[in-house]
Amino acid sequence: MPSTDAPSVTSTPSSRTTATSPISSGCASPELKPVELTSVGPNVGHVKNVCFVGAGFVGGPTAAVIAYHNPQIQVTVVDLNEERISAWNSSHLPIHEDGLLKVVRIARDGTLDTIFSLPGFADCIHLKARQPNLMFSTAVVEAISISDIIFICVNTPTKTQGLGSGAMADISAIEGATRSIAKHARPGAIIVEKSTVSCGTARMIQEILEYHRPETSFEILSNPEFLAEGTAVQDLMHPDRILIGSAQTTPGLRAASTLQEVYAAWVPRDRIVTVNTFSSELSKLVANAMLAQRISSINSISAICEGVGHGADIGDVSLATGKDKRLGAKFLQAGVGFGGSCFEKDIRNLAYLAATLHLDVVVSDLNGSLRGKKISVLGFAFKDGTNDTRNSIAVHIIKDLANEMPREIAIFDPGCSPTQLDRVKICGSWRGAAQASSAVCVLTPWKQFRGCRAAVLVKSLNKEPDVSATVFKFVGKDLPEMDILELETIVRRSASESEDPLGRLKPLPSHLGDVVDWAEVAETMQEPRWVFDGRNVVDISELQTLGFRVKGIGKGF
Ligand SMILES: NC(=O)C1=CN([C@@H]2O[C@H](COP(=O)(O)OP(=O)(O)OC[C@H]3O[C@@H](n4cnc5c(N)ncnc54)[C@H](O)[C@@H]3O)[C@@H](O)[C@H]2O)C=CC1
Ligand SMILES: O=C(O)[C@H]1O[C@H](OP(=O)(O)OP(=O)(O)OC[C@H]2O[C@@H](n3ccc(=O)[nH]c3=O)[C@H](O)[C@@H]2O)[C@H](O)[C@@H](O)[C@@H]1O
Repeated sequence: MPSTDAPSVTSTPSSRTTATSPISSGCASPELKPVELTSVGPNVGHVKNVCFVGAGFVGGPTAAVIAYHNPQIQVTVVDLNEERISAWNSSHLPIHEDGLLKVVRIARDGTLDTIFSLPGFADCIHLKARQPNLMFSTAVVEAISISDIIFICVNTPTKTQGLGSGAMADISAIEGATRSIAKHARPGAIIVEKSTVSCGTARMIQEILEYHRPETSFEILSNPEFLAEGTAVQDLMHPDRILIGSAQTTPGLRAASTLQEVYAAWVPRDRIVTVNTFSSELSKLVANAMLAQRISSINSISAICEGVGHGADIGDVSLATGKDKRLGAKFLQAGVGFGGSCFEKDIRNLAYLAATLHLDVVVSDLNGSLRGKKISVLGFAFKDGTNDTRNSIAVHIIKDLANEMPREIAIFDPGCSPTQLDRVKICGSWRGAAQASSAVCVLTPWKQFRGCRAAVLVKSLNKEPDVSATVFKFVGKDLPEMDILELETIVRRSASESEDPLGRLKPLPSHLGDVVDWAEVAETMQEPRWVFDGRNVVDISELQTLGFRVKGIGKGF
């Protein structure tokens, strides 16, 4: 079983204790790092009271770890369930997680002033006593009313009746908790949605708050939890990431900074990811869906192993597949299926969200018809750097576009040679493709499609690579290609992602090196000048400035 980082307080036979001494100011985490918060407001550093609504699998352990690492903050966990709360106040916690009791005991009960010596060391080590800073209670209203940050950690099971039954998350417990918060939270309190919810729930919380407290504005943050049961303390102590979603306004960013500071007591700064509220809510569902997808995939492979008879072993297949760093070894353990309280409900929730959004292809942006219009397609190969068009997604999309009977579809790909097809013209340059078209679809992520501004940036970086003393050893020698590769790697670190950081390559034939000049494209295109960027290649704001309407993939704004 994994161990935790909770420090030992009575570690040697020679230890002795006193029961006095003020609260210890330092925290014992080995990962404690100073964090420079790019603060956007004055709130940072003023968190005194925090409360967790919901003392379940998430609320209890998360509150305990936050309290453990932030001895200066009073953390109260409240629940309507008296039995659960009294268990949290006992030595038989309601949740069994490795290392949890120790963390709870340190934060809930405090520690003794301890002095001890280690064999071979002359000096004694003094661990100052810690005052309790973790409380479990049923006094929901009292805890809410004094808190600077309120975490909502209540249950969100799948609905079993009515609209969305069997798919949609039942957020009645969130609504109940929010109503209590709306009535009793102090002005300025930050509300944190930790429960797993569907996209837009933070907005609903906001609306409930506005209804009950129209005169007060509250910031709502999304801060989903990624711990797994069985390794909860380990996961909380060493999270892969802490995700904080906020409104992208000054008060929203300030609230995110405040919460960031709480986690920064033990989580390295580069693991705290801040995004907007919707992205955060959606990321949680997506993470669970992807993990479950891996298990489903490996489970179906295990059926193949059984089918092919002697010799194929799913354990070997998992091991060999997981060695690929792009895939990784985790969540490739085949079995009879996944269980637990989360995967199924969160996948259903995500599927429900997708179904209710009616995600259709966007011919609608050209008034629902392509008749009489010219459509440009930049990219035909299945990926950049190749002329391979086998099963290229562009082929399918162009077929769909052709069914809409446009006047012409003009395709340009720097890797493919020009040919003429029925109503589809393969052009030798981006200029010919874009001329007089109503919309440009970018379907292959060639660097040339990024536009001149990006190309200029790469070139200027190439001119001044930061080649310091490390390259001295290469000077004055006839270098073999392996050394040149090494040199390129060193230089590339300071020269962005250029394929030719040393500038060794002879220029490519002009059509391959020709970078799309979007300003020129804007002049030659027709209204409404749509750019559908299917590869997130272009600089959206640059193109918008040039008068294009731009849609990227997966950008909900
Ligand atoms: N269990 C897990 O491993 C993980 C769960 N999550 C998510 O976290 C959320 C909570 O999950 P669990 O902790 O497992 O649920 P849980 O059912 O163990 O705990 C929820 C607690 O909230 C309490 N509660 C409900 N309404 C309340 C109210 N108005 N005031 C005070 N207390 C109230 C309930 O009495 C219950 O004790 C869910 O959205 C879940 O999807 C996220 C990551 C991991
Ligand atoms: O949102 C949640 O509630 C949590 O859901 C899962 O955590 P959990 O369900 O507690 O436990 P897992 O370790 O993910 O196991 C879930 C199920 O998948 C199965 N599993 C897991 C891994 C694997 O390789 N194979 C496999 O069959 C397990 O046996 C179990 O039945 C996720 O792992 C957490 O990151 C997430 O926070």
